[in-house]
Amino acid sequence: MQGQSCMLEAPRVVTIRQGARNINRSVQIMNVASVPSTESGSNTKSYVRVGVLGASGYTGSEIVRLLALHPIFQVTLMTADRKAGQSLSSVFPHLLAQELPDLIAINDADFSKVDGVFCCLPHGTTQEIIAALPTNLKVVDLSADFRLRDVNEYEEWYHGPHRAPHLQKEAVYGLTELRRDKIQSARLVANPGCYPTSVQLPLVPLLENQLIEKDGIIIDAKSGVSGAGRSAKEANLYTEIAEGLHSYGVTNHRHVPEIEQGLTEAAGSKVTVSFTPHLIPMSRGMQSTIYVQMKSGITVDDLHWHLSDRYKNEEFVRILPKGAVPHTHHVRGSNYCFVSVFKDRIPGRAIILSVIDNLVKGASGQALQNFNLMVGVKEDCGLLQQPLFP
Ligand SMILES: NC(=O)C1=CN([C@@H]2O[C@H](COP(=O)(O)OP(=O)(O)OC[C@H]3O[C@@H](n4cnc5c(N)ncnc54)[C@H](OP(=O)(O)O)[C@@H]3O)[C@@H](O)[C@H]2O)C=CC1
Ligand SMILES: CC(=O)N[C@@H](CCC(=O)OP(=O)(O)O)C(=O)O
Repeated sequence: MQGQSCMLEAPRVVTIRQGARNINRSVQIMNVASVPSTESGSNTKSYVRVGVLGASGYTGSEIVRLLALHPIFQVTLMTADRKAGQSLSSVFPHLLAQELPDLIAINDADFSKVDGVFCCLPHGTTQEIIAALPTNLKVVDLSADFRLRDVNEYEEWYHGPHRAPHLQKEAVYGLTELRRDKIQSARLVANPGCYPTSVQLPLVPLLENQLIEKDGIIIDAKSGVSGAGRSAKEANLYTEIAEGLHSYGVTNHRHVPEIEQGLTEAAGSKVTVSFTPHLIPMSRGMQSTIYVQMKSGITVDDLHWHLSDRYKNEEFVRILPKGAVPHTHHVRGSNYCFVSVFKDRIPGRAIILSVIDNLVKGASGQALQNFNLMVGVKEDCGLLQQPLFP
């Protein structure tokens, strides 16, 4: 996949309407025969109409930002709660350049006018909203509502009843590089959490290949504050965050069952992890520092070789050269995950560093990667922006 554009073989020219403008692009859409014509009698059609539920939040607006460069998807519906009735550019002036519909309340949305939705709503509120959507829509849900296969586990960790358990069975967990086949044919994708993305990308291949012990995995993770969303919270005030650092969710963060679910599947038997997240004074970015015990006879070079081999054809997961230290700035604003592996001073142990942008590979970028797959366009469409450094 590396270095390829959105264009597939045997392209055809379609005219894509973006706001008031028609733009000719050479594209091939493989899987969208059911997309209805939106301009009868004209020679223009063949874009996919997408809705963004929760566009006035951080992940919703990040999807709109990424879609500005997407050749096939056009935002035709955006919803908000408190901000309903406003234009998106009045909420987020950095998105002024795009021509977009106004934000409306979900209850006023006409879902016959979209082909798919990104659901960027708080977990807990999402289940009933997705359950009420027309079943022909493709849905990528960024909340945690459909990530855990066991409904009882969801109810335990999220402290409430699940209101759409039938959809829990249908939902495909959307860790793109590791579940591509299932995502391609899914109608509903549960986009992974940011911490679980940064942890599972390096650990799943190592557990699957029995290179590391499943016991004693320690994850020390740090996130920028945008991970907590845009709504005002006392704990996220500048005065609480700046010039300091603190852990939270010690021993009981709700990403524990999500991480353990993925690692258990990879290892073939129950994995229990130590996971401690921290909030650090930056807006976006995340690092997971992971301490693992290697299997007897396995070296750090083996881990490095296997990860490099597993991801050698992947655009967005990069295993760094030995000794290189990733920085959140290396992935800022991009869909990349940078991983490096070090030999620990304690014999037999290794240290794995994994960095992502929580809003892109940890949320909206991976959501777009999944939606591309579900619709049948090239997976990296709209996602090849290079990181913003520093
Ligand atoms: N931030 C991150 O890094 C990540 C977030 N996620 C998940 O993505 C989802 C969205 O997160 P994020 O964008 O950060 O959250 P924000 O708080 O920034 O945005 C939430 C959005 O949902 C809308 N909303 C809130 N309550 C309701 C409601 N009852 N009915 C309808 N709309 C509502 C808000 O509208 P308004 O502002 O108008 O009130 C806003 O548009 C969450 O489930 C989160 O867990 C996943 C991975 C990473
Ligand atoms: C800094 C911060 O508060 N981060 C969020 C995680 C955001 C995310 O990826 O996850 P969800 O989709 O599961 O909400 C938290 O710790 O709850």
